[in-house]
Amino acid sequence: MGCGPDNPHGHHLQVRRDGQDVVAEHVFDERHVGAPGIAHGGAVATVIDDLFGFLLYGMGSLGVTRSLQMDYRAPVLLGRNYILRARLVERDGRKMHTAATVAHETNFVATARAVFVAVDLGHFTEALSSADRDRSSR
Ligand SMILES: CCCCCCCC(=O)SCCNC(=O)CCNC(=O)[C@H](O)C(C)(C)COP(=O)(O)OP(=O)(O)OC[C@H]1O[C@@H](n2cnc3c(N)ncnc32)[C@H](O)[C@@H]1OP(=O)(O)O
Repeated sequence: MGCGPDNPHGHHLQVRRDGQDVVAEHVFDERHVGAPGIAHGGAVATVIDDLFGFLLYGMGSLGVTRSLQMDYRAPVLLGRNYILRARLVERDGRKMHTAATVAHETNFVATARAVFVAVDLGHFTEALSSADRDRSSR
């Protein structure tokens, strides 16, 4: 949904490192519409969540979102270029506290905070096995 190339409904986010931060440019389009002309808040949260995922890759950590708090300060408009930036605020054992901004020029239209929890590979392989079992029992 966030960055993979194969999902036609995905955001195809392309992320680069900038020092300790990760940064992406993004334009929301009609697939992400909420109110007319405005990106759906869930679509904005999706790209921020994914951006945090890239931050964790850069740290060499496997982690998942435990909590994501969005603050929508102004409408995020379709067709407009936004700069998304994320950083690690603090690591506290398994918990990684992260923060992000969505900006157009010098205006911050949204900010976010999240708590990611480090997991091992089993978190993903067990979920995949359960989903496979559910599919084959249908
Ligand atoms: C390929 C591209 C991928 C991009 C991915 C983008 C990110 C995603 O979408 S991830 C998918 C969405 N997230 C999930 O599916 C996660 C589902 N949740 C889980 O599996 C579990 O709750 C999991 C693994 C996060 C934590 O489970 P568990 O190990 O039992 O955690 P638990 O002990 O309750 O909490 C862990 C720590 O977080 C703390 N914590 C829990 N909730 C919060 C919170 N809201 N705020 C702050 N701290 C919190 C707990 O106090 C605990 O702290 P400590 O270790 O100091 O005691």
